Amino acid sequence: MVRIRNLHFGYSRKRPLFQNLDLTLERGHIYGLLGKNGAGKSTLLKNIVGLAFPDGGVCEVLGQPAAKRLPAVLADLFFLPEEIYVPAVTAAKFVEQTAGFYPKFDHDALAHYLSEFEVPAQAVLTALSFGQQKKFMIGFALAANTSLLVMDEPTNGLDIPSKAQFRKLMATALTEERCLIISTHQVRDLESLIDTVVVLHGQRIVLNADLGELAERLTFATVPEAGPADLYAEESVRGAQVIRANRGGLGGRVDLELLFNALVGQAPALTAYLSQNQPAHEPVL
Ligand SMILES: Nc1ncnc2c1ncn2[C@@H]1O[C@H](COP(=O)(O)OP(=O)(O)OP(=O)(O)O)[C@@H](O)[C@H]1O
Repeated sequence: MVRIRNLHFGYSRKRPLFQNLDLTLERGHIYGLLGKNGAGKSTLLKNIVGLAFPDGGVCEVLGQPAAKRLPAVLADLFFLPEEIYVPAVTAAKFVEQTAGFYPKFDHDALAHYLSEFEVPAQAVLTALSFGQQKKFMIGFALAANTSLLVMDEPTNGLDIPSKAQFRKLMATALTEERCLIISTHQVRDLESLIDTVVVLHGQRIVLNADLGELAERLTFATVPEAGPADLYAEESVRGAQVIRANRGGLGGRVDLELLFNALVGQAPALTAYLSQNQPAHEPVL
């Protein structure tokens, strides 16, 4: 679905943002793209949807170079940017004017999403609150029913019930045919939503891993004191939060926040452990 090899990109030649970046995203998954502020998440998504152009390397979507912005590709991908601007028309008018760009648009699904999000369907979009506008656009994005759906910080501006609703709707929208990518710096928002975690740090992808596999390989615990065998440890008010190798126990919950902190901090033992037995391209650690 998305194939990136050796991507080089920078807004200026002097300060490259990505160097030798590799990433493969497949159908049938919900990916969470994590990175610190300024790591380049939005920029990577823009490269994927053809709104920013690589300085070098390959960035293909649906088998075509993203930068070509071929009509057939654009009809099968939807990008929801972080900042949204809605026109001063009713939701119905917006759908009438825009849905035609997406051949698989599902009007019944849109009605369902808007009702679940409690977005007033008859209102003029600019008269809605920012959160309501965002929920309208999320509903529209899901209903567009494209093979690739890319959402940049979709949970920004959503209240707590809406975040839960968002997770539920995303889960129901996933099919074997679709690939959903969500970027965020709010790691907790992705818990119990994504199946694969992608971490962008230091100009490249440092992790692209299935959460189920991570749960089989790692355990996350809070203990009175960290030990030498721990792969990563972080002090907290309740003791030490540690990541350990899972030596044959049942896979538990992956603490995404702790894992993220470890990967963007100093965790050479964890890095070395995770890079064992991995394919040549990814996960890259
Ligand atoms: N149009 C632009 N021109 C020049 N520099 C840019 C432009 N857009 C982004 N940048 C810079 O590129 C870097 C990455 O920005 P980007 O918005 O991709 O990061 P991000 O990971 O999405 O951050 P955040 O979590 O804060 O949204 C930042 O240093 C930013 O200042």
